[in-house]
Amino acid sequence: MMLFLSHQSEPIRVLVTGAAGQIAYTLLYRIAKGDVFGKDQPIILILLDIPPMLPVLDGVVMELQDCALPLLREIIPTDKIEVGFKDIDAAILVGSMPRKEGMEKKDLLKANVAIFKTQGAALDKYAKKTVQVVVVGNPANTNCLIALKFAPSIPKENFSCLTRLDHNRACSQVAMHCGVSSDKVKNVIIWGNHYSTQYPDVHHAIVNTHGCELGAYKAVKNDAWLHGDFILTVQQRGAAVIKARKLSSAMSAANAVCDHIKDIWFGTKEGEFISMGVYAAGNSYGIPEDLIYSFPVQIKNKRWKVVDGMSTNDFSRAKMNATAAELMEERDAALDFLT
Ligand SMILES: NC(=O)c1ccc[n+]([C@@H]2O[C@H](COP(=O)([O-])OP(=O)(O)OC[C@H]3O[C@@H](n4cnc5c(N)ncnc54)[C@H](O)[C@@H]3O)[C@@H](O)[C@H]2O)c1
Ligand SMILES: O=C(O)CC[C@H](O)C(=O)O
Repeated sequence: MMLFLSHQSEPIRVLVTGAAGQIAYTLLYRIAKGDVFGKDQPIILILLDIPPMLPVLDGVVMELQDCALPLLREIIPTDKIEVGFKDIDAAILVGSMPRKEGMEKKDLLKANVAIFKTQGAALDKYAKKTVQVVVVGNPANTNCLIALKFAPSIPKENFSCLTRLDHNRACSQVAMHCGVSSDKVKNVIIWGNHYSTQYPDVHHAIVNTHGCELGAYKAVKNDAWLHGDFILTVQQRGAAVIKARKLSSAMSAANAVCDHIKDIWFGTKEGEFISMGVYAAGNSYGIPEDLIYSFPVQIKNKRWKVVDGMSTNDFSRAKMNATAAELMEERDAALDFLT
């Protein structure tokens, strides 16, 4: 349905899957309001969900209309893949089952991986070849790898998965520990999986305290915490939120999706890097190549580059390898499920 006419630049087509779900509820508003693709970029929002959720999607459409957002040119609710993926510029793949308390990771993999095979094939067939694909649905790294494998005509560099939530969690934990605001912490790294073997690493992070830039270890002054509870807290934060809310994180996840895509669209700040799950081929850290692995990346002109040359000690190497091993296991299990 058409909303407004204007003389700004051409609208871009943005697909959000799982559009009737809880992450999308926050995310769609942020996108439509201009927080992600810019305040001058008109948007056509395509909302894909499964047939039983169409009545809920109607409600989401009504609410988006009622926000009266000038950048939002058209809203297309659909349960049809060929409509959802047609000529899209960005695909934000959220739609999948979230883990509930007591549910094993393997159950989630089995439930969700087939969705990403279908959607990879749909990207290949219907999307623009320049489409940027961001996978949020869990297990995000492996789902992203599967989507990439089933979309051979789209460059592998156009695929990424969300580890920005973990990155933001790490920044925030360090900031709270140092008594500074979270924007004073930069260059933390999440290595590997979005799941609990991920390695939040602050060996190269910088904290700005009272106008003075210090390495995180110097600023925190508590190596035992940085090697222990800090890592555990970030690794297990998703599970802690599920335990407390009885629902998977949504507000913080949507916020992280916005940060992630905004950095793809507009680039990372000079001298800073962020974490995202990307195809590991050609990495300089000895991580097996056929994985979507979270690295420190810098982005320019919508192209990410893994930041090379970060020194890694034995402590870090062991954790980087452990999370790679988990990802290889997940990949092999996913491929088994699909055959
Ligand atoms: N990577 C991250 O940092 C991160 C953080 C939080 C949550 N997540 C994951 O995001 C996913 C969504 O979470 P949520 O809380 O929004 O879940 P939700 O259950 O509230 O919403 C999921 C939506 O996806 C829809 N869906 C299911 N199959 C679909 C398909 N084939 N096509 C389109 N839509 C489909 C469902 O009908 C539902 O509306 C989960 O897998 C969750 O674990 C990832
Ligand atoms: O299922 C989980 O444990 C993680 C849920 C979500 O991805 C998060 O990080 O909040």
